[in-house]
Order: sequence, then structure tokens, then C-alpha cells
Amino acid sequence: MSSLQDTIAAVRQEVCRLHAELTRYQLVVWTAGNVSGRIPGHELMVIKPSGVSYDDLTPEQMVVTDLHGVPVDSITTGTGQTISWHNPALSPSSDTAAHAYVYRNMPEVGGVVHTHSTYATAWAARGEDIPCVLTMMGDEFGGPIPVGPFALIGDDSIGHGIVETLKHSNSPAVLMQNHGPFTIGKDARAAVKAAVMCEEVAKTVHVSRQLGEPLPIDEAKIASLFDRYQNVYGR
Ligand SMILES: O=C(CO)[C@@H](O)[C@H](O)COP(=O)(O)O
Repeated sequence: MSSLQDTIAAVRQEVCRLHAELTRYQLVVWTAGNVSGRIPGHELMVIKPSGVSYDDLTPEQMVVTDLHGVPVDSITTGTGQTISWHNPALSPSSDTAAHAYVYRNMPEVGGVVHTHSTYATAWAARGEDIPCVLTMMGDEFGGPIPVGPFALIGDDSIGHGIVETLKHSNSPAVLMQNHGPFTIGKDARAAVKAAVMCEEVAKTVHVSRQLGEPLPIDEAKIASLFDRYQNVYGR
């Protein structure tokens, strides 16, 4: 087996496994959320099939597509060698074009996640950024979690909204207006972590607002928190 086939098998395994984290942290209901991962070094990504229950997902069902979201089952290398793999007879997620747009336009991104987690989606429905009023937010998001534009599902308009919003932000999460959170990371696991943290802070800031006005954290302290967490924490 070529190293590309090994890499595809490993990313399929990881992307499949990470969907169990979406249910473990109660970020999704039914089939309403998806994880994808880039195949490093190739114009390829792996994403879950559309409409399959999380409990039934297997690594072999993860769909390999190009970075326009079109399923592909082989590539021809620069040396003329054809490398092929098996794709399932399943459509890729309805959010594939959005994920693919992010990979095309943010080369540093290796994983994308979408959920409809309750509190983050409630903020998205109101079209309001989540203000940075928690040290956990300074750590993970480096500022507020921004709202992206309303966009219809199916083409790359969601992807365009994600990229245009996140390129002006430290945040790995964007709340697409009236829709829900999309998160990015250096790999699929990091994007899942951002989705978990996004829901947690959306809930806490909402609860805090019920009690009064949360206290802001000044910009310099947010920058310091972000720098420590991104460059020192866990090393
Ligand atoms: O956002 C949406 C629809 O609002 C999607 O996330 C789907 O609900 C999940 O679809 P598949 O990944 O199963 O196509």
C-alpha cells in the first residue's frame, strides 16, 4: 500500500472516531453536524457521508473528495503513477462545499467541524458575537467569537463567510448567522476541541448575562492569555 493510501486510511479512522466526540459532548442531534480532515500534502479531504447516524459511521464510509468537494477515488502523481482507493456509494455531507472552501483558502487549516450545539447556535440566531469575558475565551479564542454572514446551505457561500470572518480574528470558531458554529484547527481533533470549547463558553456567557452584565477583560490581558495558551500551555 502506498503512503497516500495509508494516510487516507488514518485520516478516515480519525475523522470517523471524532464524530463520537460530537455526541459525547452533546453538540449534535440526529445527523446535524460534521467533521472533516485534510489529507496533508494533497488536494484532498475526508468528510462524513450525508445523513448517516453517528452510531452507524465506519471509517470506510468517510468520503474522500477533492478541495471542491467532488468525490474522487484516485489521483495520478507527477511521475504518472495512479494511486486509487475505494469510496463508499454515499454522498458527502451537505456542508462539504463549505469545508472544501476553507481548505482551499486557509492552507494552515487541517480540520473543520460544524455543529448545531444549543448555546452557540442560540447566539448565532441572535447574530451577536460572544464577548471575551472569560479567561477560557482568551486562551482558546483570543477575543470574541465572531458572527459570520447568513448564507444558504449547499454551495460554497458558507465557506466564503467562514473565511472572510476568521481571517480578521484569532478565533477558531465562527457563528454563522441563523445557522450555527463552524470551527477550524490545525487538524480535525483541534477543530473538534474548538467546537467543544465554543459551546462551553456560549453557555457560560449566556448564564452570566442572566445574572447581570459580564465584566470585560482588557485587550492586553486577552493577548497575554492567548499567547500563553497557544505557545506554553501543555508543552
Ligand atoms: O447544517 C446542516 C443543515 O442545516 C447540516 O449540518 C446537516 O444537518 C448535516 O448534514 P449532513 O452532514 O448529514 O449532510
